[in-house]
Amino acid sequence: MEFTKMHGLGNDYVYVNCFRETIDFPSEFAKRISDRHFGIGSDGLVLIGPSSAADFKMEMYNADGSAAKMCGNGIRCVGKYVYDYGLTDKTEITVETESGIKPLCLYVRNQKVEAVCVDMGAPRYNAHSIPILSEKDMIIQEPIEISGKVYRMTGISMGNPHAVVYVEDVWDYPVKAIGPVFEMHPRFPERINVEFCKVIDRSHIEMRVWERGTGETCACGTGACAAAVSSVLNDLTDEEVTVTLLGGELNVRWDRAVNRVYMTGPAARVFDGVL
Ligand SMILES: N[C@H](CCC[C@H](N)C(=O)O)C(=O)O
Repeated sequence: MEFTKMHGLGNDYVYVNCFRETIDFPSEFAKRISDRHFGIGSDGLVLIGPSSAADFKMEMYNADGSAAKMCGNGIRCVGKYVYDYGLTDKTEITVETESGIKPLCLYVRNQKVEAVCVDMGAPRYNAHSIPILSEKDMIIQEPIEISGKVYRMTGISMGNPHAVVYVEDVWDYPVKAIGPVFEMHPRFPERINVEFCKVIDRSHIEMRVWERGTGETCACGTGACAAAVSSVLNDLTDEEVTVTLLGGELNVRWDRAVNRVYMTGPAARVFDGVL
């Protein structure tokens, strides 16, 4: 079976062209190939296949085999794959996902896609995160008790669930200790992706992420979008921000006039392989 290893800012997945391959048990397969010692090594698995409603279809599975409804870094790499490997010559395509059809704009240089802008659609936020204005020196957010300490979070869905938490120092934060407790908290029956963010100014956020089903990753596209939407809702940033993650930078713009979030960033191919 042929596969391609790709990443978006270090958020790496194994990509399989399901126009040519068949994966009978994708959840088990995702767990096996994601193992960084006994498998290929990745944050999960992305299947690219035909769609009756869009140009292509994307399915995504976390490293623990759980299915995710959307993957921002992954869908940019899908755009790169289908163009670079000749499945399309269009630079405006649509990709069907479990959280709806996403339009992509492919930025090409020397016949290869270097970056992609994804229309991620409308953000959704739970009742606890009704749009609220920050009061002076105070952000009103939903309290949640984690390991005996009360945190405040803003819950945002980008087709997959995210909890956005603001911290003093992102790079020094105990993400691997706090992340899994958030992920498994009874408040989140489907588990949660959690972003630990620091707002630098009204157009710049720093962020690390603990991903549901995978753990800390170098980047999370849907997480960056959730952090941007949360920061606008909490009146901490303007509608367009640069999000700095471990693996690099994404541009996120929430166009509230049309209520759509646009994410732009790179997509990279590492190697082709055969299992
Ligand atoms: N890394 C992905 C998100 C995966 C989300 C997955 N962990 C889940 O929702 O279960 C991204 O770039 O958006």
